[in-house]
This record gives sequence, C-alpha cells and structure tokens, in this order.
Amino acid sequence: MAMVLIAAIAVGGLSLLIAEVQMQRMTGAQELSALAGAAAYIDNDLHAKQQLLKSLAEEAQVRNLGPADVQALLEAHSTLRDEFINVASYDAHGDRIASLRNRQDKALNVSGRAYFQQTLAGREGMISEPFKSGLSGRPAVALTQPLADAKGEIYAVLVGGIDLLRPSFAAQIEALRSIPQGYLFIVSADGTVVHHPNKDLILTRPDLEERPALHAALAAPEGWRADLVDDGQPVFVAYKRLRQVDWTVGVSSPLHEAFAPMAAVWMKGIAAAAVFTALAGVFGWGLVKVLMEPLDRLQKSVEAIDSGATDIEALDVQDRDEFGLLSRALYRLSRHRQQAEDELHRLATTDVLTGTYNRRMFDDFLPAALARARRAGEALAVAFLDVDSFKHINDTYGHAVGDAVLVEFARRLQGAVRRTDTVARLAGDEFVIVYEQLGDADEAHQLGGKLMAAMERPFQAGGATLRVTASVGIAITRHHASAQAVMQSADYALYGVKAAGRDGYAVNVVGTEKLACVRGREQARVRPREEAVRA
Ligand SMILES: Nc1nc2c(ncn2[C@@H]2O[C@H](COP(=O)(O)OP(=O)(O)OP(=O)(O)O)[C@@H](O)[C@H]2O)c(=O)[nH]1
Repeated sequence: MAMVLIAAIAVGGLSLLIAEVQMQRMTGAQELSALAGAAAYIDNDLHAKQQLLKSLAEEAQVRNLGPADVQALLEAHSTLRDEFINVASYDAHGDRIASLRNRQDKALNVSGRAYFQQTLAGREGMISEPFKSGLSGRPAVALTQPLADAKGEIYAVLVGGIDLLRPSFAAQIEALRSIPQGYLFIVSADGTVVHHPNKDLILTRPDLEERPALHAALAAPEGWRADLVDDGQPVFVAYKRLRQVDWTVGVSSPLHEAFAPMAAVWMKGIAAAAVFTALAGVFGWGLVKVLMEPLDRLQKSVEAIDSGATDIEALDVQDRDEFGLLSRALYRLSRHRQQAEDELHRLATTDVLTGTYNRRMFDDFLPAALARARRAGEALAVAFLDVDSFKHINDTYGHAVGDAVLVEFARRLQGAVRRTDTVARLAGDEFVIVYEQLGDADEAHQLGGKLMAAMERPFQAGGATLRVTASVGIAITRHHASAQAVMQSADYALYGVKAAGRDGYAVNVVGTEKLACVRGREQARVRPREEAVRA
C-alpha cells in the first residue's frame, strides 16, 4: 500500500504539475485575450470620442462657422453630454469662448496646458496625459480637436473632458473584468495611475517597487505574470497596452481565484489518488493473501511436524508452484535428516558385530521394561548369558572365528526368543535377554531349556565346526525390583551355572538369593552366591 501510495503521489503529482503549468498558460492566454477586449473597448471609446470632436470640427469648417458660432454648435450636439463631462472651446490665446456646461464658472485659461499647445502646434487632435481638472479638481483627461476656418486657419481648440472618477467611466471599465475578484487598473507610460480601485493613487506615480502589478504592466506591451505578490497575497497579473493612447490596462486578481479550476483539479486528483491507493492496496493485500496461502499451509505443516502431530509425509505435496517445490525440497531434506538420525540412533543402540542391541540400549531398556511389567502386573525375566570358554575358541581358532561364533551365537539367541523379547550384547561374550509378559517361574525354566536347545547344533564358523555351549543365569521378578537388583540376581545365577560346570542354566527369583534350579553338564546343587563365587 505504501508503494502504491508513493507511486500514485509521484505520478499524480507530476501529472497535476504538468497540467497546472499548461493550465496557467491557458488561463494567462485567456485573461490576456479578455484584457485585449477591454483594451479594444477603451481604444474604441476614446477613438469614437475623438471622432465625435473631429466631426464637429469638420462641420464647423464646412459651414464656415466662426468663434461666435461654436457655442451653438456644441449645444446642437446632445451626444456630447453623454460622452464627455464637458466640452469647451478655447481661442488661440487659451481663453474659453464656448462651454457646454458650467458656463457661469470663472473662465479658465488653458494656454499653459500641454495638450492645448501641442494641438495648436500639431494642428490635430490628441489625448492628453491625465491631469487634475482646474474646474472640478478631479482627475481627468482631455481630448482635443483644432477648429479651423474655411482657409484652414485655426481659430479655436475644442476640448472634451473625461472625468476619470466619473462613475460611468469607471463602471464601464470595471465591467470589462473577466475575474470577479481582483481589480482593473490603467497606468500611463510614465507610471501615472489613470484608473485604480484605490482612488488616492489616481494621478500619482507610486513607487513601482511597492506596486509590482503596475511595475509588471509597464515592463512589456502585453503579457501575464503568476509569480507576483501584491498587497501581501500572490496575484495573477495580465496587462495590455492601448493603441489610441500610451496607456496600459491591466488586471490583478488573487492567484487562487485566477486558478480556481486548477485547485478543483488538484482536489479531484488527490481524491482519485486516495481512492486508487485504497483500491490498489485492498486488491494487493488480497492478492498477497491468496499468493501466500500455500506458504501459510507450509508453515502449519512444519509446526505440526515439529509438535509431533504429523510426520514429514505432510510436506510431500503435489502442488506445482514454488511453494510446492519448496515443500518437497523440505520433505527430501527432512527425510535425509531423519534417515541420518535413524542411522545414528541405530549405531548408538546396536552392537556393530552381532546386530543386537548394545549395552547402552539395554541400560535404558531394562528399567522401562520393569516399569511396564509392574504396571501390567506381569513377571519379567532377564537371562544373563556367557559363551563357555570363549577365550579358548579365540586362542585356538583366531579372533575372526571368535567373531563369527559371536555372530552365530547372537543369531541363535534371536531365534530362540519371541519377537517381544529383547536380546542385547553387553560386552565380549556376554549377552542378556529381557523376557516380558511372563507368567511364572516355571516359564523361566522353559526359556532356559530353549536356549540350551538352540546351542546344541555345532557352530559353522570360519570353516571350522565347533561345539559351542553357553552358561545362562535367569533372574525372574514379579515385584518391585530395580534393574540393578535384577542384574545382580541374574549374575548370581550365572555364576551358579559356571560353578556347576558350565553349559547349563539356573533360575533365580529376585530377592531370594537362591537358585530355583540349575541344569548343567553336571547337575549342581543349589548354592548361595558366596559359595558359587568361591567355586
Ligand atoms: N573374537 C572376539 N573375542 C572377544 C571379543 N570381546 C571379548 N573377546 C574375548 O572373549 C574372551 C572372554 O573370555 P572370558 O569370558 O573372560 O572367559 P571364557 O574363556 O569365556 O571363560 P568362561 O567365561 O569362564 O567360560 C576374552 O579372551 C576376550 O578377549 C570380541 O568382540 N571378539
């Protein structure tokens, strides 16, 4: 989910940034074209006003009117009142000779005004720099037109005034704004403010460093900027220079308003990225769950094997995917390991020469067998066997034949007992047999007989035919006897047989220290252990 989130943010963010740059360009171009419309409107308005004055001048010249007729001429054209705050006419000395409004006001001499002088000198109409009206004291601009007689002599100058604060002028300009927030401004080439929502700025030349919008507007004929801060907030500024007059009209709007659609796109983009991330995350999580399910099974199998609830066969699955391969590889590994452990166990518990259990195994086995017998209330017997005169066999026929005799001896022992009985070689030519689930002492007597019978056939060992006999001491117990007591008892019986001349068996009930019976080559008496040892 984290990776999807990072990818979504990276891709979405980059796309949105690219879109934002494109959208800024589009918005800039749009604002500029809207502003071009506003500029054209102002241009046309000024041009129309100039044309109106020009047509008046032409009419006066055609009708060969003189200075005395100008007042009547002005009053005959009612549209002048709509277009200008006032239209007046001044003779060549700058004295007023006619005025549409305020005729009672004190006469103003305009000979010192630049627009008056330039109109006379240039012999054509012009638009003045903004100035403070001498009559109203309000910011204004003047449109001029020379009046000439039939000979072409200029006898007066027509001056139409536009009050820059006049609501109709401001309202007309404000109506041209395409963005509701923000403001529209007009600045002349020398930095004089012609129109601005802050009326105090009109006719002033503010410090351009403090007015980045005005500064930007004066820098080029047209363009837009989105990197300016005006009045403490980021703004979007578009500007366009007029054709009729050396003014620049501009618009400054808060950046977030200008790019409001972009903010909506950002919000939608972020929402889409969040939804996408959530969906992709849930899908990815589900997918991982499905993909990891075999691994889950594998883990459960391993835990079940570890706890002993099942064996390693649980890993031998048929799945063809990677987890199936891994499971089967684990199965093979476990099987090899189990085989190695089994082999180690076998080596640790088996006598290498004869294949019977060894002493270590017997030492563990006998106490467990005694406990089992006790629980079952059954008798248990241990036969302690020793090959008679084995040293002589070794010495006569050699060690290899001695080994072969031991192997055959063990084989015959195995053949003379039940599957539930246990044969072990303690050391050298000494063996033991643990008989479980016995009935009574008589049964022990039968066991001894069976062992004797097993040894009757001559041994074939290393090419030699040998007569091998064994002495067997059998200890039987039904009560709570320790392994040590049982072994001592069996040992006691064995010595009894040895003392009686070997090749026989004796049965001793554990704890009685008396041989129940002795069968040997020579029938022996029942003797206590001390006597037997001495013998
Ligand atoms: N071939 C062979 N001989 C062994 C092995 N282990 C012990 N022996 C020999 O077996 C003989 C055991 O002899 P003893 O039990 O002491 O005496 P014995 O000759 O059997 O005499 P009795 O027990 O009194 O009948 C010794 O000579 C050992 O060296 C073995 O693994 N292989």
